[in-house]
Amino acid sequence: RPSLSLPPGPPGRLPVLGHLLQFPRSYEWLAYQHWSSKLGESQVYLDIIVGEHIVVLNSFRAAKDLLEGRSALYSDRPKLFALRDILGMDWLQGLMPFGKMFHEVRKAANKYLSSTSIKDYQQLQLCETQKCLKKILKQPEEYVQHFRESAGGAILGAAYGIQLHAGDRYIHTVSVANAGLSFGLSAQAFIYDVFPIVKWLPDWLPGLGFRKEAQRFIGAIAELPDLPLQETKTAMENDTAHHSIAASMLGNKTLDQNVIRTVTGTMYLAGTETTVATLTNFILAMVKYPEAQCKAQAEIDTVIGMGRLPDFKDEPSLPYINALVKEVMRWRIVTPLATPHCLIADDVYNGFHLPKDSIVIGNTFAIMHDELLFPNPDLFIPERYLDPAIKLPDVVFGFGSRICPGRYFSKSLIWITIVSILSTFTISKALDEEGNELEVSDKDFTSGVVSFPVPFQCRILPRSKSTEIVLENIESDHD
Ligand code: HEM
Repeated sequence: RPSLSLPPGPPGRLPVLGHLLQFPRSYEWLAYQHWSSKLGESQVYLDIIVGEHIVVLNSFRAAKDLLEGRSALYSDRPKLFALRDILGMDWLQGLMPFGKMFHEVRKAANKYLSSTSIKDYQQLQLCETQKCLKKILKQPEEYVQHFRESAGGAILGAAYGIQLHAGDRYIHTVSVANAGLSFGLSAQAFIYDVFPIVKWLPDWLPGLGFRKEAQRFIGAIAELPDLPLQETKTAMENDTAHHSIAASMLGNKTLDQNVIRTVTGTMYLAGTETTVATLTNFILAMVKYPEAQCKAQAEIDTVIGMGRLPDFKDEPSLPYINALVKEVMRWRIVTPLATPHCLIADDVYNGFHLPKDSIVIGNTFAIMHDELLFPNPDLFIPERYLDPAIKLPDVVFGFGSRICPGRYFSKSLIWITIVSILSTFTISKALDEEGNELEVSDKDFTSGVVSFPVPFQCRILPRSKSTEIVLENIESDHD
């Protein structure tokens, strides 16, 4: 095996520093995609200082063969000292090493978030969505905040049976903790894994301000898995608890408390911002592609009509909407690098040696923007999902044993939000003071674990007087 070469990497590797100077500080997925096409190889290899190996898989074939086909070898997570030990995120399921505790957690998450179990929470998703419609009617320019409250409400409701109210501390906590997650995965944090000696050096040394800056996030990260869980426990003691995943798990005496804390806390952290970013991308797509919006609304008008709001039972009759939702998730994938995996033992693939302990990244952006699979990948074309005979790859939710266990919950929430908005509102470009349409860019995105479009303006107006009446009528139901 040592005689086999490593996969190719970008030029300019230095003897001791390796590819440290080439290591992208932001928008890594674009750099990896670029190198892969330049090198003519789907796997790109980087080594950063001796001993830190990174292998990026940029094609569906390689990701499927390794992260799924050899899942038992490729499902560990990297050390990520800064995140686990400094920021205190060791309780997060997504960071857990591939061991006994992980298997217990994963089994429980798969059970309580299965396609069947999540049906218990679809009524809650519907209520949160309809509350969101009402808020959009009143304050359309605040749509991102409304999405944050409805996604947070649906997730906190399902995870803990907690009813979220506007301005609640929980919404702030999850935003700060998510910012902490991105900070803990930044190049500044990576230094602790690359140079373990840094752990023992004083913080005042230049470039070592990480611990100090981390203080901003530590409180939110610490309270996130415990505060809402305690609220459920208290409600159970007082006999006032609603049906929820936490309540069901607490009722199962065979489950370890740490498993319950991890499953529910991770749902809350992993589910909120990803959902908000996806729904924001949907609004952007509708501003940029009015013809897709017209087709979707024509389908809703034929199948559902204007007299009522959509429901989950409409899903099988709405093929264009279903294709549009898939295209929203592909077009501007919100987790462009999924979450890094880690290789448990030396391996060989396509004639290359892949070293043990390599960080293995599935470049979900590059895969879902592969021109051969998705022609004109930067364009929003729901029709590519309309032919049931063509099975397109789907890696939006990651890979193998670490695939997102929240995908059924998430798809259901995103679907009902998108179809409900399309049935009641028309989304278009904002106007300036003279009434001219303001152009919006669909090329500007934030970097980080979850990628958002940069804030943009738009107009969201009720489709007709009769839809306004439908919205007014639902007003009292969900307050
Ligand atoms: C648009 C919404 C979402 C997207 C795009 C998304 C995407 C992902 C991705 C790419 C991963 C990493 C997979 C890998 O390592 O290969 C992941 C992990 C995870 N997600 Fe999601 N997710 C979303 C929503 C949710 C929701 C709503 C929940 C919970 C209800 C959730 C719970 C989790 C958990 C627990 C993990 C860690 C899995 C593990 O390491 O075993 N996610 N998600």
